[in-house]
Amino acid sequence: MSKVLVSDPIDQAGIDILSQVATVDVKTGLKPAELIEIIGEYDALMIRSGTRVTQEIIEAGTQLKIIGRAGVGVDNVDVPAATRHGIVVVNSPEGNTIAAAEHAIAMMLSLSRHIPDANVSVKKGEWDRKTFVGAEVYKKTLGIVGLGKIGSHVAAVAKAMGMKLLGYDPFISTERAEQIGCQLVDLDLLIQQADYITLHIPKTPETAHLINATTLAKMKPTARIINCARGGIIDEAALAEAIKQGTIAGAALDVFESEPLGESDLRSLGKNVLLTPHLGASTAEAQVNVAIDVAEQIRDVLLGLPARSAVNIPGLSPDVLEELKPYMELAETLGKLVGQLAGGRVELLNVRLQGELATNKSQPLVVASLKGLLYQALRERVNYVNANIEAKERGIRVIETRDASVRDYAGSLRLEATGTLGTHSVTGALLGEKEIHLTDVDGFPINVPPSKYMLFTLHRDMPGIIGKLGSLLGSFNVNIASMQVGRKIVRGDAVMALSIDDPLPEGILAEITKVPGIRDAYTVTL
Ligand SMILES: NC(=O)c1ccc[n+]([C@@H]2O[C@H](COP(=O)([O-])OP(=O)(O)OC[C@H]3O[C@@H](n4cnc5c(N)ncnc54)[C@H](O)[C@@H]3O)[C@@H](O)[C@H]2O)c1
Ligand SMILES: O=C(O)CC[C@@H](O)C(=O)O
Repeated sequence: MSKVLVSDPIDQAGIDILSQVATVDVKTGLKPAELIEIIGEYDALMIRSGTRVTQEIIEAGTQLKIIGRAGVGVDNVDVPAATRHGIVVVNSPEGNTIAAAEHAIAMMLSLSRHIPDANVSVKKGEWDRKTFVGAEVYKKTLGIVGLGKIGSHVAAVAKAMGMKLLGYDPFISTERAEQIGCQLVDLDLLIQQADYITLHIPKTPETAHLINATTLAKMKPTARIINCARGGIIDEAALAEAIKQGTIAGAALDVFESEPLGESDLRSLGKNVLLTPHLGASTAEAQVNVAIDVAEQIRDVLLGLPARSAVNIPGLSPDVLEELKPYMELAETLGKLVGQLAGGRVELLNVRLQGELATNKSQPLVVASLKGLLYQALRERVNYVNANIEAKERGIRVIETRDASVRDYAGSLRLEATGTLGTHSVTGALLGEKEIHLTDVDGFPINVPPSKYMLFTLHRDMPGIIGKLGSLLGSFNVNIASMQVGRKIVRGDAVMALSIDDPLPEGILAEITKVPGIRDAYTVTL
């Protein structure tokens, strides 16, 4: 019989499901060393946010087949390490949506009406009605950062309370925002105009310290900010200072840069700061939902069936997967590339399956392309199972075409993305069995393997331009690993593809487009 370790408190409904197929041990509060010592005995590990599943734990889990996160965020699991070890990581993308949205609303109202401090005061025997005069949310502007599942529900509730809604989410369409009842604006405008700001985005390198001393300084002195998403999206030291100085009126935080929250200035800021210990998902209903959702997936995987919300392994049959694997990687890489070339909001993705890929069997490549395209927005939360639905929710239309007559390579894939900033296309193929090559960018033929950091320019093919770009990059200490120019006619338009060793420093793209002859420059991370 399989063995499952449950290392955080999980609702009994989940334990009952696991017990149908496995021996279940519930051992909560284990120290990392204790977990490392015992994890080797188990086939599955079920956690909430309390257990940090590091590479060391994964390496010690020599029998592990699946890690189940009873919740949304998998940022406490080293997903790349799990993938490398062939361990499926599953989550519950929707089980606690309502709980988290309601917690954000509760935080906003509690902060406005000083309910927590007023309660403590009455319980101490006081009757102080002056200190706790509050503010109404009716007719106030709520700025929602992130209009995904939780942000959309917050919008619906806030609208019913008579609030005006502004939304910032570079990855959803204007139509989707209209459906939610939000006016889509840029972050700066939202920050300047909102009376309340609520965050519902993942923590990624782009969103780390999105709210910092500079953004806080632009907010209204009466503004209040709520974070029930992830710690580290707000710079906590800058926030504490902004509240002390009266730059903004208050903050309500459920999540922190480091949890449990240690020494912090935020603790001493009185009734204008509310702090809860990561309670967003802590409702009886959400805990039942996520426990059942994840336990069912663990049970299925232990029985050899696919998981429905795997964040790292496609839910495809092993045979098809084996055959398509190198092309799936190609599709994902091209999706990431074309999404970044097209810029923020993509509205249409045209996927053309060419040569031997022009068959029905290649359909998963469309999903893999979408997964790559959505990676910027969703990181490891987009997977082969949810990529289609996530694209639909963002208003991205997908057109799939097949052209068996294209025979430059055995099989090749062309993606064309149209967004609010224009249209871009990329084509790629495999050299040998599995070496990915980019064979065309925006209609210009090239032949380069993709690398982690790349720079593309659209320029006029003329003497000296390569040298000038090389010197400019050199002056910013950017090391070029390889470079290739693609052109259709001599001294016409051309594309340059450069692999660079490190990410491009801030501000350099603008300098590149000042080089005479260079019309556009794009930097991508693959
Ligand atoms: N406090 C809790 O207990 C609790 C409970 C559940 C979820 N969460 C957290 O809440 C957050 C939102 O969860 P969700 O289920 O709504 O996720 P979701 O994927 O449905 O929505 C996230 C949205 O953020 C957008 N986004 C991504 N990067 C962005 C950026 N740089 N700027 C603006 N928008 C960006 C995406 O386009 C997407 O629409 C996650 O961080 C999740 O981990 C916290
Ligand atoms: O497990 C919890 O209580 C928190 C879950 C929440 O942060 C999530 O991302 O789903």
